[in-house]
Amino acid sequence: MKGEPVLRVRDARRHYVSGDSVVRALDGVSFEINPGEVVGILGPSGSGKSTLLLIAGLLEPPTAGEVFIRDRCVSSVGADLDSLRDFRRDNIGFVFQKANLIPFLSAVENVALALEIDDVPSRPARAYAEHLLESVDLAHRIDNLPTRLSGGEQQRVAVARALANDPALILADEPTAALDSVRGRQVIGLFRQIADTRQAAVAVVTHDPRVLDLFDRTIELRDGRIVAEKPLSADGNNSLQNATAAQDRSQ
Ligand SMILES: Nc1ncnc2c1ncn2[C@@H]1O[C@H](COP(=O)(O)OP(=O)(O)OP(=O)(O)O)[C@@H](O)[C@H]1O
Repeated sequence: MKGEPVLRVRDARRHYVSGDSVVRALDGVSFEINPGEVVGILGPSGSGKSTLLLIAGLLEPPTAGEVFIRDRCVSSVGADLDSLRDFRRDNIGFVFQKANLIPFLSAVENVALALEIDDVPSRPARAYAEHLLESVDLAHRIDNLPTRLSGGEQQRVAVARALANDPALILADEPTAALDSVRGRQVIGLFRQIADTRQAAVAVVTHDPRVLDLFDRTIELRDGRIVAEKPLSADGNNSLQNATAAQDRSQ
């Protein structure tokens, strides 16, 4: 089911001045993500993927262009992003390469904290945090400290934490980079499930060829521009997977 786009980025540019030169980290990028879609953002190192997530996540303003969330223009040149802190917390969930859990809090306390920061009283916060951890198959680990969880389990706690405020948009920067193939696919599978059940829009920056078949679409960046945008082909593959397979065969 498709509705209004959750995220719409229009002609976004982000230029950094460094001495006499200008780095065009993003150089005119436009795309949309619809409810229920999981989109992979690909591209070589330095192509602008993380910059795009920072701009879409309202953590940096663009040098030019606009970001719309559910048809509201929320960021453009010179936007006061500090004033969007509550909007960001209510609408966007972030997941990074490292889970960044608070080490002295248990899994359930880490997730509940995200709700308590939003003024949910501690008892219902804990109950909902338990529910979220159950939904990522961690019911048996809720009282464990992060050091007693595997890397994949920690990342699933981070996903549960990102879901705490029921965000319409989830942005993930290389969430599977530190995981083995099975756990990496589980994490993207979880995004897939969240997109299906909550109609969330999900963007995942990745270099990981093992998870590409789980995306509805991929956007490939190079030098700050979109150079390819692909739905998956009928055989479930896309060109990067094919290229990786060809490389594997030649070794
Ligand atoms: N704060 C900054 N100041 C100056 N240049 C920056 C800044 N942030 C990013 N850049 C430059 O912008 C370009 C895009 O960087 P970005 O981190 O978005 O790339 P990326 O595709 O995420 O790379 P990687 O895959 O290595 O993480 C790079 O040339 C980078 O050096």
